[in-house]
Amino acid sequence: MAATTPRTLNPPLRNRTHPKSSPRHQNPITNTNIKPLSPHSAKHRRVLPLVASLQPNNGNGSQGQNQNAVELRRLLEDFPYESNSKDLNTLPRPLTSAHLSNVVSNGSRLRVAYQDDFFVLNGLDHDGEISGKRTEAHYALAVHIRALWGVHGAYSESAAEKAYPNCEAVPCDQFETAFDAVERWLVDRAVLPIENSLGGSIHRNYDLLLRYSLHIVGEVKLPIRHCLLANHGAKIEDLKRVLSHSQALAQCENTLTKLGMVREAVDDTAGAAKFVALHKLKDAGAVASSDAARIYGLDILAQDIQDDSDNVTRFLMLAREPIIPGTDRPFKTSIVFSLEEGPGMLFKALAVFAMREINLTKIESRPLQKQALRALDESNNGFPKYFPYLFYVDFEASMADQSAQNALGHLKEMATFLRVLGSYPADISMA
Ligand SMILES: O=C(O)C(=O)C[C@]1(C(=O)O)C=C[C@@H](O)C=C1
Repeated sequence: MAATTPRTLNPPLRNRTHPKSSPRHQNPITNTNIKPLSPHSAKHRRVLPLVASLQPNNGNGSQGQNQNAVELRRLLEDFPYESNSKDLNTLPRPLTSAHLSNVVSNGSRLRVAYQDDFFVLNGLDHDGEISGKRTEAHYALAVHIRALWGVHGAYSESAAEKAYPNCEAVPCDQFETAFDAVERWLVDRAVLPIENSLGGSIHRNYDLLLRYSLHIVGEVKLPIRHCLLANHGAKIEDLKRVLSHSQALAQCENTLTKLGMVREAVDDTAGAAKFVALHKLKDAGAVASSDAARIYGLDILAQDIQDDSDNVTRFLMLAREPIIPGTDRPFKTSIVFSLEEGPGMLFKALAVFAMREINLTKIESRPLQKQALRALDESNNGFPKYFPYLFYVDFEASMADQSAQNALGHLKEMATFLRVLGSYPADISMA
């Protein structure tokens, strides 16, 4: 069986170091720092509504708002994530934690973050081949490649656009960056994968749901149809290895095993396609979408290579504020709780739903992370300091339903910790 080479999703160069500063503590930035945007650039088109609202004389008159506006304008100069320009000063790159200063998004289009990591490679030699051990220099090179080309065409981007048509989709280098971006008002929403019908749960996002105080305001299900991509002229038999997101590789396990290809896990499918194209690799392919093939000029050698044709990823829509739960359409509610140790505790906890005929659609147990524990301690909410497992449950009811409220009231009597992550309209498009 071909081997999978796991790679880290967390490059050490991008540690989360952003103190919670307020705009008034930031050095003022003058208008002379602001370079005009070319009216023809893609960036200009994408950010026009935002920039228009940032003009110093737009009538709002408030110094604080102007300062925020200038700060946001500076950010856009530093952070041309939507540019298609080849100009080195306006190269597209994803949002990283370093961009997350405390600025307010006051653009008219909804800004939606999704994870679209620059790929972290084990190593790059001078020909751009992946090899050897990862070093700081390799990271720097990977960052540079990312900065040069930017990455679009990830499934998460399609999900963000499905969830919020006409939104301004903002790529973020890690899941956590997307959570941070919403929390710090840099974007309005995040759309992140939570589970896949073949690969199972995206555990990292379960953990982040607890660590951050964002609310689930919706879900969107996206059919995932993987293709095997390669450069022009390369045939399937030429390919020795294949690059992709670990979830995507797992979803194509049978096909890739049959083909005997070595799997190389990178941080997103589109990044894999871009890497193969950029380095004109002849012996390596990428598992990615047909959109990625079009964007990066790769050939599609095989279509629908996932192990099951019904391959669906469920994404969560996250916001700073919860939505008001309704009863006018099918709603789902997501909760997380912990229990005392003891026989039958989980059985009793889940019985609160069964006895009210409330259907559970998902249950996930996660060992408690130290960071989550810290978050709970910081909020000083009196929850017990040690408990081994957290249970994440989705059920088919709205928090506006009396039965759901009764069930949660009942659960609270036996839970050592309980939080409602969100009550939101169910995506029944693929039911
Ligand atoms: O790499 C991408 O294109 C992603 O959007 C990530 C991701 C995931 O995290 O599961 C999203 C959907 C697919 O299941 C495969 C990969």
